[in-house]
Amino acid sequence: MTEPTAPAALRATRLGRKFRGGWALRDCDFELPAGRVTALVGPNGAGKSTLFHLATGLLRPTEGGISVFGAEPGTPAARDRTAFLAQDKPLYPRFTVEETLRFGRELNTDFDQESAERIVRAGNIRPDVRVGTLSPGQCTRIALALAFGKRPELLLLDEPLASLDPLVRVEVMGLVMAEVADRGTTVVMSSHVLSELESVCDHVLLLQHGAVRLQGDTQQLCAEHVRITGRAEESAPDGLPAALDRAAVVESAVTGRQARALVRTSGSLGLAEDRWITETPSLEDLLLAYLRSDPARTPAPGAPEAAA
Ligand SMILES: Nc1ncnc2c1ncn2[C@@H]1O[C@H](COP(=O)(O)OP(=O)(O)OP(=O)(O)O)[C@@H](O)[C@H]1O
Repeated sequence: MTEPTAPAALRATRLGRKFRGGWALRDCDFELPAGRVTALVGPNGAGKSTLFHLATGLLRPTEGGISVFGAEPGTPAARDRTAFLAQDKPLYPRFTVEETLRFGRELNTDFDQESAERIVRAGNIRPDVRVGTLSPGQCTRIALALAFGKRPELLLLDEPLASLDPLVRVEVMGLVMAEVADRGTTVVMSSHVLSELESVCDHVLLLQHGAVRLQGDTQQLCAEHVRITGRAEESAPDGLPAALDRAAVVESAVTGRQARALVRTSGSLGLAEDRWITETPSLEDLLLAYLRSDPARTPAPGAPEAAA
């Protein structure tokens, strides 16, 4: 029996945003499923923060559109269901921690004061200290407490792990997982720490140069790719076997006498098993391969596997 399709938490159609310097996002089509944890990844300047700002109504699209559970970002229908942890964590420095949480409660009728206080207490932050005296990591904790306290259906986290020490990063990931498990919250989280995303994210949206490079269920995407390693073919400039001539090679490299490649495939590549090792890539390996490769030379997922 096929499962009913969950409604999209975020849906973008031909989404574009232009600044004075040019397009930050252009022609973006994607659907982020509800109840899942999506990793939003891409190099610096790829358009991740711009996307968050469009999803929260802080920016308006120049072209196309984006919706939150079917509603226009920034409208009460979308705003009430969304919490956003921005990269620069805009908090009032003169407020104490206690006053900051009270402010959150006053702005949100269903504010979960207990959860917010628990997150603050776990960081050993005194309620009477001014926010302006806290470290960047401690400010992240306060901003997270406000975001979680809102009990949103959609939690947008722009680089929540930046500035956190390793133990707190693990704790934050645990908080996100608990929120998803307990309340079915949809989470979209951007991060450059690819190794830490694999255990929490089950969906991915990879942006590059303002365009969607890769999107989908993480397990499915990994299963649709193969990492091959073997002795480089001397007769081939790229070191790869002739069997891959018409395959969708995402990236390849020759180091000494060894050749490695990441290939998108839906079936067997027909490689000699005694010469080539084939493995399913990890999410980190997959994402790094796409980030390193040239989008213009890599077939888009969904395109025919081999050039005609
Ligand atoms: N307010 C703005 N005015 C002008 N240009 C902007 C503005 N905001 C973003 N940009 C440009 O849009 C592009 C995308 O920026 P954005 O901050 O969305 O990238 P990002 O993927 O979040 O990067 P990072 O990983 O460094 O945070 C960049 O070229 C940036 O300079």
